[in-house]
Amino acid sequence: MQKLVINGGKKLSGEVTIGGAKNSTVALIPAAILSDTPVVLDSVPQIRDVNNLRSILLDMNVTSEVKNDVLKIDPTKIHFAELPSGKVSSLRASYYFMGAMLGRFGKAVVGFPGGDDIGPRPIDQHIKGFEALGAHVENKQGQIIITSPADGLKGAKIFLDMVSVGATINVILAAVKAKGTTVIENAAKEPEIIDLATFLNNMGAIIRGVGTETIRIEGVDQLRSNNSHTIIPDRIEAGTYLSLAAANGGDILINNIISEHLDAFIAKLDEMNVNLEIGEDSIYVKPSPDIRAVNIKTMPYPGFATDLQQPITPLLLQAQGEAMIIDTIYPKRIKHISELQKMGGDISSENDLIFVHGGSQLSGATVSAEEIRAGACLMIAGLLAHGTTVIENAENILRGYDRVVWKLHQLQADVELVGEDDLK
Ligand SMILES: CC(=O)N[C@H]1[C@@H](OP(=O)(O)OP(=O)(O)OC[C@H]2O[C@@H](n3ccc(=O)[nH]c3=O)[C@H](O)[C@@H]2O)O[C@H](CO)[C@@H](O)[C@@H]1O
Ligand SMILES: C=C(OP(=O)(O)O)C(=O)O
Repeated sequence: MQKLVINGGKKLSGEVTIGGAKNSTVALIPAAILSDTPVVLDSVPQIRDVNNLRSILLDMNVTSEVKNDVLKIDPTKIHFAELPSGKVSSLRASYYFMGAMLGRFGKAVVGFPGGDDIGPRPIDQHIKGFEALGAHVENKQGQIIITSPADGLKGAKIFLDMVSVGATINVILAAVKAKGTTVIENAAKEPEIIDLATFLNNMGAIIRGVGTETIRIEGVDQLRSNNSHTIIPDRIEAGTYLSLAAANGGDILINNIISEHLDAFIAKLDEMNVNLEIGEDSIYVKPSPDIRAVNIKTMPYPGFATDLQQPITPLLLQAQGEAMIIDTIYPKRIKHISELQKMGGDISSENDLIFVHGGSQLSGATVSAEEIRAGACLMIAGLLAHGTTVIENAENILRGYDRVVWKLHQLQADVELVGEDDLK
């Protein structure tokens, strides 16, 4: 187990640069197998999810090499492989191999995906989408076996029952080489979906309407990559550092931000009285002595992101007044609460509502990062707390936070990663 040891309570200052978006990258890597030529991605974050996806690619004889933040993927010698549980269960996004393999081979055998334990995460809408395109889907003891008809997948109209990032992306991946037109209604609008469509369109795909609730895809026979694709900045990593900077009260400049992707989050920071100077692609967080509590309701994009409700919590613990949080996407995303209580945080939950009472002084404790954003929340809390905080299961933070220890050192934080990496 890896542990993040934090000696907190220090004023931080300096600059931090945000990496490429985890949730784009983990879709772009599976999407690369749809290409008939090698693919180059840049601004790739150094995170565990990328390592795990590269290892899954190797099972299909798809080689990849990484240098700094450039990842080259060569799918030209790809062969079909079943992807049973194991590696696949190490992350959520392995489910994108369902759509991508279906597009490439007309067949996919993929174990049930893993990812963060944030309450039930069904994939019925993904399956409904594959079936609408004509595929046969079978669940054999946790293995999802998906087969195209002999004459291939055919475009169809799919109305998603709920707005789902994963289902929208998986249907795009399966439909991009299907025959005819696919229309996804009630599609998710996240910037990472636009990033994926940009990548595929640059390789010859015809995907229109991304960023709106109706996406149209005209199937094509071939995808070929001609240029490298630069991944958009991670808006969740940016929100995490914004929350840290505002709560810590130092002088912190955060670079490589598309602030429009954070509109709902920044609106809440404004409401809280956080002092921000928003530049073209950076945000400077100035000391903000008078933070007020606000209520938060998470919603699909462009609403307040569920992935930021835990990272903003330590800031709410510093505010004056009481805040209420409703996570409409993942109401059971509360694994941070018991741990914050160990640190003296006045926070509780009842009937899927989270209550945060501001003004408590946090103190260091041994806590556990049960999932990525709970871990990010505890990391910020540890940096604010007096004394030493030990965050166990820090691997969950490393799943999605690019070179986090190095970045915190850039801000003069006293943090250290200890222990063996034994989580796959
Ligand atoms: C790798 C990735 O991009 N992960 C993100 C993605 O996860 P993920 O794509 O798994 O999340 P979805 O957008 O699909 O989930 C939204 C809601 O729909 C429900 N649902 C989803 C699919 C389905 O077939 N059936 C169903 O009921 C989910 O349980 C959830 O309540 O979006 C989430 C919501 O913004 C983020 O927290 C995750 O960081
Ligand atoms: C829930 C998340 O990730 P995943 O979907 O990969 O589990 C997240 O990034 O907050």
